[in-house]
Amino acid sequence: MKRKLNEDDIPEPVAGDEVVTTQTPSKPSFGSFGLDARLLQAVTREKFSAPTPVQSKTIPLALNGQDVLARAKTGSGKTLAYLLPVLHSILLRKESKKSAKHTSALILVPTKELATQVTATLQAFTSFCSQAIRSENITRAEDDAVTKSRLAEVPDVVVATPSRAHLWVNNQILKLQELKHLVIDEADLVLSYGYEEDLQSLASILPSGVQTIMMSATLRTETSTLTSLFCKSGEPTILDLSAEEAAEKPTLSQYIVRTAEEDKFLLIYAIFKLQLIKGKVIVFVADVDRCYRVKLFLEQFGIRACVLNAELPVNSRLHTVDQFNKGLYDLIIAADEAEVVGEDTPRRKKRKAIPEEEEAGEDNDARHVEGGEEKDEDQPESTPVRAARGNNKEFGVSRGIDFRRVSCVLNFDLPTTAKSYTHRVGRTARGGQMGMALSFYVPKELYRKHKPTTILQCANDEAVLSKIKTRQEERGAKIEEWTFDMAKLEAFRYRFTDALRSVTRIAVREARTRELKHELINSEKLKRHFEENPEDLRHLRHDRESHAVRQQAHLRHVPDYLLPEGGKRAMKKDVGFVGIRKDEVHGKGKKGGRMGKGRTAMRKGKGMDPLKSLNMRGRGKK
Ligand SMILES: Nc1ncnc2c1ncn2[C@@H]1O[C@H](COP(=O)(O)OP(=O)(O)OP(=O)(O)O)[C@@H](O)[C@H]1O
Repeated sequence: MKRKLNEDDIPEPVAGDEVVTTQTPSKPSFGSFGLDARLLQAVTREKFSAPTPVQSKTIPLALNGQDVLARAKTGSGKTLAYLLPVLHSILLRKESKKSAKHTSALILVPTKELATQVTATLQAFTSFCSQAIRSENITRAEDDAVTKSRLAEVPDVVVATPSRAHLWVNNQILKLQELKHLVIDEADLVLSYGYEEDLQSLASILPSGVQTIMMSATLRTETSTLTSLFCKSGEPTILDLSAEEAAEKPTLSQYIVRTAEEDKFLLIYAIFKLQLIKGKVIVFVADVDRCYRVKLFLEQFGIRACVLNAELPVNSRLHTVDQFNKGLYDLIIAADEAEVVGEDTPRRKKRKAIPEEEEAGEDNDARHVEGGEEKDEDQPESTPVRAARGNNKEFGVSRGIDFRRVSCVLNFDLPTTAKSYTHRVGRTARGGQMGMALSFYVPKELYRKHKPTTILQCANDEAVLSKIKTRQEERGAKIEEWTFDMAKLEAFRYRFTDALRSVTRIAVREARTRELKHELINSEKLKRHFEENPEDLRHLRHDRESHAVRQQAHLRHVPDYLLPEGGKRAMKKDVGFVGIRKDEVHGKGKKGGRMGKGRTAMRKGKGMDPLKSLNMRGRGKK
């Protein structure tokens, strides 16, 4: 076995391991792997002309039966890197012997969203061999009797979270005696979600000789735990794609803005109302309340958004992501606190409050909360831990979800770890497309200066940011300051203050309750009705206005007298144009054509300038 270790945090090779060089002389093609023709047909239909680096490295090793542990950047095509060899091996076995039906591959993922996505990819790539390979997702929100009957059919591939897999193995409905492949996607998160007990139980019943493939963009110290649990036949081949990735032309531009707490709202208002960023945007916020605060604030300016958070029913969440990917919405406000907090697990309950210095910015799995459960009258209004409690632990939007053609990830609230940042910004610039990440951070001296908008999470923004910068530099990426002349926005301040004042705590609570109620009804409807009438799904929207605050018609309109001389055009130029230059990023220069053709360019899967392409459908038109 060969291996190359580039990063100091990956375990040292043990004697007997060979080293795989991750530098390839020539680029392989999908055809060169010797994959089953039916799989190649699906690859051709998807118009994937060449394998990505992680696919080029993983597929041959996995076809060779080796255990593989791969770390490659977000959006680099890891799903296919493990699916294609696993599917090929199943097809090969089926051809050679007509044995009894059995489940031969188990794919473990941390969230229901990811399970749905992986299953969809599986189905797309087995569409030319659907008679030969059956797959089932057992994380669906359905009656146990339905899952049981689906498992009774003995699918070849089962997609599950560890807890669901464990449950059905325990019930002796899911039988893994003949398992040949185990895949753990987002492997580090699967561990940090507190699934260890499930994983240990699963590991103990796996037959010998199971091939294990583990993937993540941020595998670090978890590798040894996972390896000792699942790679019983010896050390896996560890693939680290960092060298190739650093040498690639960057597709993600990263910017930060230093801002006061309340000015985040002024900035986001300007960004959307003046269309400083165009295209589809995901705004990440600290917690569920914050989702509704930002939504209600933007709504007053006629800017509509969907929300995604752990308390919404899974059917609605999946539907929102699906519609967003189909281009029905341009703006999602997401809270991904479950990514790092999740439910209280036994392991977490044992955790003590962590000293600030120790926790800030580290890739720990618990979110920093000043003083833990401290109760203080002057306390900022919500803490992520409280907000997440009782939420669905199998939720996550920043991990693995293939949001399509996202122009920009806007970290309205900076995440609390460098790892979380990596995954959040990884929702853009996927599959070779261009993207931008813009992050607001609150410096110490501006923290807790505006009570209505303050949140605990920002206490350590600077420390976290410094960690984020280090991690990004390690990957050869750079984060630049976004030079934004706040003075130019002063004319807007009174309107934004007015709007912000209307978003009271009661309004937020009301909007949250109302949305939850609405989405629960939606979810039930979705479950019962839409299975039979899939067409009707198109009419169900998730970006309704919540009407939890008094609507002020005048706020929706930006009068010209508020704009600097030259109107919006000047605003974009003078105030805060994010400098993604076509010639640099797209390598096209003027010959590349007008970016106004963004939709077409994107449909063709080409790079795009988030600031210049796409119209602002559904977003704050005057
Ligand atoms: N060879 C390829 N050529 C072009 N596009 C590809 C190729 N392989 C995968 N893709 C596309 O790239 C996108 C990202 O793929 P995928 O979701 O597998 O990434 P990932 O590495 O698992 O990301 P994450 O770390 O965020 O989970 C998908 O839309 C997928 O269809």
